[in-house]
Parts: sequence; structure tokens; C-alpha cells
Amino acid sequence: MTTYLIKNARILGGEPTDLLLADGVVAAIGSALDAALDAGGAEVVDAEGLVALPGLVDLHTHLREPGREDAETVDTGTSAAALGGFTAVHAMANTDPVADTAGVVEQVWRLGREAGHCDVFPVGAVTVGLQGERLAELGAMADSAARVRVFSDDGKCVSDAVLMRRALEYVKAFDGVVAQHAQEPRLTEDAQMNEGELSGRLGLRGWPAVAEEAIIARDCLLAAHVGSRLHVCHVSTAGSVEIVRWAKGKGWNVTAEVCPHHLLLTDELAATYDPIYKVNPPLRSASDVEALRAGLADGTIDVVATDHAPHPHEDKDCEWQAAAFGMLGLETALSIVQLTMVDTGLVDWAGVAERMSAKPAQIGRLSGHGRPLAVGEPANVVLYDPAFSQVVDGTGLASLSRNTPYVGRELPGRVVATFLRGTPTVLDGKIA
Ligand SMILES: NC(=O)N[C@@H](CC(=O)O)C(=O)O
Ligand SMILES: [Zn+2]
Ligand SMILES: [Zn+2]
Repeated sequence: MTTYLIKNARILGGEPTDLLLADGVVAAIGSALDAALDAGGAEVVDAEGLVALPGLVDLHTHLREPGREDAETVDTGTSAAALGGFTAVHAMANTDPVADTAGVVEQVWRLGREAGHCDVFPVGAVTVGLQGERLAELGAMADSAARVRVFSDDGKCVSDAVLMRRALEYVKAFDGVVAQHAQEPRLTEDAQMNEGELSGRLGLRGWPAVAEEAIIARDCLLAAHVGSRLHVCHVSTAGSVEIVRWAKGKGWNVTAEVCPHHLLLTDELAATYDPIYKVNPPLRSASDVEALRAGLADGTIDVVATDHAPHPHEDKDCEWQAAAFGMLGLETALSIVQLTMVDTGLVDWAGVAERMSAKPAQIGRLSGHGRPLAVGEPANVVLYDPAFSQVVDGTGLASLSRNTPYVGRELPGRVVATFLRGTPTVLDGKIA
């Protein structure tokens, strides 16, 4: 196994130092590590000007395999993840077949290992076939080789309160968590965009904030009632932030995520009628964006999760109403977080590491990820150039799909290298 000597990296944005990666761990940190070169030899990586972060962990990725390999595969999706600085992703269960059995989650987990770009932790469905009728075999998925700890019907809401309660109760046995896609179905029938003055003007059916907030409030109460762990997917409104803040204030075991696109983009983009901006939950108002940034900065929202949702062009290049919900996220996540949270002074690089590595790993109960960059820890490392800037053209993506909403935008930053347990998955900004 090759040893890597990373020269002059700024760990969490601090002073330049060297890191020696050997045998899968961070073997040494400091200056004068060149002795490693003389003894045995090491590959040198020049990290002058680069920030070193612990490998990023995504709690919310759609890899589409099995079933929609025309949109993404485990191989292409995890390539995109590595290029985005991720060393672990949680693969959502809304595949075909649905990941609602030990067999399917083990298949996805194995495909991740074979691809080798990052660790894949399958999310198990809460209900059989995401149908919201009866609980899936949560225990068998937890006990499988895939060791599932996160359960979600994402794409659909577990709207039945009794089922949600049972799921919350059940996952306690193995310290699991239910990740809820908070969308009250009756309030969002045929909903197309954020409900407001603009949806009326554009003639697109509105998606009211209360449809999200009502489910979050209910689920916080349910989680408290049964003493279980709730995670709220893709929080998108100021009111949702308030409810999560309230639940945390009560000491309840509730965590929440926000997506990069909800930290940057607003519902005004729907006026283009370009379905590239169609996403679930919808882009909201500028004041929601502000509240989401503030909530992420003060810790009310625990993590950034991409909700990377690839769709082939025939499902996106069509009329707004007919188009699929969802946008790509893995390859641009860190840049969007730099733009919206770091360059605005809301969080520093240590804060980014907390929200994109440590906390998501903790919520997913991953032991080998989200660890600090310290001697003896797994060598999961991202080298990132925050001074870089580029206009996104969208052609060089590793994802099989092309539905990124950032084409034509100037974004800061670039992932230069990613290491998974000491082995590079990305070098010079390319798959290693
Ligand atoms: N976010 C989306 O707009 N779409 C997701 C489903 C989801 O995350 O709810 C998808 O699977 O395409
Ligand atoms: Zn969702
Ligand atoms: Zn999703």
C-alpha cells in the first residue's frame, strides 16, 4: 500500500502542515516528516494553499441502482461522490426494487464495495415497497451485512401516524433512526412549486410550507413520545427551522438536514419554467433561505445533505408539470457550502467539517467516518482549493445524469484530492 506525504495542507483552514497517510490511517502530522521519504519512500502530494478536511459523509444520496441505471449507477454515483470530496454516502431506498429487504440492501452495499470510490451505506425503506401500508423488515436490514441504521421512505412521506410511531419504536432496538421526507400528501396533491404569490401568477399548483411543517411537528412529538431518534430530511422552510429549534430545546432526539440548493436558490427561478429547478421539497423564498443558513450556522440544522437526485434528460427536458423532481448535488455540494456559508462568514472550515462529516457520520452511526484528522484516525481526507473559481458548464460531471441547476454560474472551490482509508479516489481533480 502506497504511503502518501501531503505537504503544506491547512487542516480545517489552519496553518500549513504535513500529513503522512500510511496503512490506511493518518500516521503523522507536523513538519519534518520527510524522513518518511528516505525510509521506504512515499508519494508526495503538494497541498500548498489547500484546505484539508475529513472525508465528507452524505446522509442523503440517490444512486438509482437497482432499477434506473439509465439515470445513475452505484459506480457513477460514487464517482461523483468522490469528486465531491465524499468518502461515504447513504444510498436512498427508492430504487426498483425498493431497498426494503436484507437482500436488496446487501446488493447495494456490495456494489459500493466493488466500485471502490467511497463507502456506500444503504438506507432501508420504512415500509414495504414505500407503500406506506406495513413496516418493512427493519430488523433483518439492520442485522444484514449492510448494517442499516438509517431508514427512510424518502420520495414519499410516512404519513400514517401509527406506522410512523411503530417505525420509531422499532428502530430503538438497534439504535437506528427514521429519516422522514416531511410532506403531508393531501396538502401537496399535484403541487408543483412553493405556494405563494408567484405560484398563483405562474399558474403552477402551490406547495404550502405547512405541508412540511405539520409533519415535522407531528414527528417531533411522536419521537419524544416513544423516546426514539428522528431525522428530518431536506428542511426547506423558516417554519421548519423554528419547529426543529423548539424540539431541540425540549431535549428531544431530533436532527435535521438542509440541501445545498435550498441554501442558495429561490422559488423565483420557477418563473423560467425550466424544470431543472423543479425539486422536492420546492425551492422557497429568500427569507426561507436566510432562515436555513442561520439555522445551519447555529446548529439547529445539524448537517448538509445533498439529496443528489439524478434524472435522465427525457425526465427533465420536458414541460414543468411533466418533469421529475430532483437535481444533482454531489459534485457541487462543497462549493455551494463555501459560497453560502463560508464566504459569508457564517461558518469556518471546522464548522463545515462538523456539518458535512462528523455529524452525518454520527447520525448514521458510522464508526470509520467523520473522525477528526488526527494521528491514528482513518485516513479519509479531502484536499480542497477554496481560491479556485469556475463557471460550471455541466459537461464534465461523473454523474450519468446532467440535471445540475448550476450551469452558467460561477462557483468557488475545487476538490483536488480525496483519500479513502489512505488510498486516493481522486487526484488532481480526477478519478484516481
Ligand atoms: N428530491 C427530489 O426532488 N427527488 C428525489 C426524492 C426525494 O428526495 O424526495 C428523487 O428520488 O428523485
Ligand atoms: Zn425527499
Ligand atoms: Zn431524496
